[in-house]
Amino acid sequence: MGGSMNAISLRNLSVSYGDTRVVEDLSLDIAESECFGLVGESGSGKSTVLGAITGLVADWTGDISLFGKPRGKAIDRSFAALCQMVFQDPYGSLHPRQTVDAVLSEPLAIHGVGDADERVPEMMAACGLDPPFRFRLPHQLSGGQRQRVAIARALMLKPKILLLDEPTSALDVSVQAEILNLLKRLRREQKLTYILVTHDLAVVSFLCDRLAVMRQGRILEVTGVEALKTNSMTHTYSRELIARSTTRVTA
Ligand SMILES: Nc1ncnc2c1ncn2[C@@H]1O[C@H](COP(=O)(O)OP(=O)(O)OP(=O)(O)O)[C@@H](O)[C@H]1O
Repeated sequence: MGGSMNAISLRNLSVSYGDTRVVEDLSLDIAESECFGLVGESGSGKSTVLGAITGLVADWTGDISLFGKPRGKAIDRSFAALCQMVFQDPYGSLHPRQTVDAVLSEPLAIHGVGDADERVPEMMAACGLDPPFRFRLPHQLSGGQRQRVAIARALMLKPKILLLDEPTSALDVSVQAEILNLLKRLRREQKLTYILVTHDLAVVSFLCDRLAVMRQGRILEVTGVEALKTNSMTHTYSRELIARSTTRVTA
């Protein structure tokens, strides 16, 4: 790998809420253009890792570097332009009185990027939203369309990294596949690096190159996605996690 730069590098990351440490001495390198899955049972600290990277969770120690640049405690604008997050519930993350146009224009206005008239339709098209949706409100959209809007919003500043926290878990099964295909295509077209947090191992199998199994705030093992597909992970705990997964992992 000599010379190639990691998109995301975490070194000895520990994160606490008050007196409770929930992520413990975690180190991880994620290559540019890689899709990396974080799996583990509820409460193992997956979302907290994403929160520390994006600055939603403030109390962390260690080192968080993006493309070789260590991030300070405060999130600055250049960081926001580089790394964005997509959440599970697009309804909760969209303002009920903001049209799609307003939602997508906002990041441009905040960052002083002036070409909204061009960029909004362009990103809507890239995310599979037809032009008439531009002036609709969130409640006038389906769940899948809302998640497309949330993904388009995250991409407005042309970030290089997308952190995806259960991006399809709130959606109907029939819509999940559409959004997964969209994420796969966008990753290729926009050369994005993903960290994907999910309970759904079939999603990891579909999208990810590698994954880490987390347990009680630590990484138990990191493997290629083949080990997930062939159920040949090293630790018994990981194999049991796969066995308990409600959805079937298909190759
Ligand atoms: N804002 C918070 N304040 C206090 N404790 C929190 C907060 N958010 C999460 N925790 C605790 O931190 C631990 C890790 O939570 P986290 O959400 O990161 O786990 P997770 O693996 O993402 O779980 P899930 O799959 O259920 O989302 C849990 O014990 C949780 O209760």
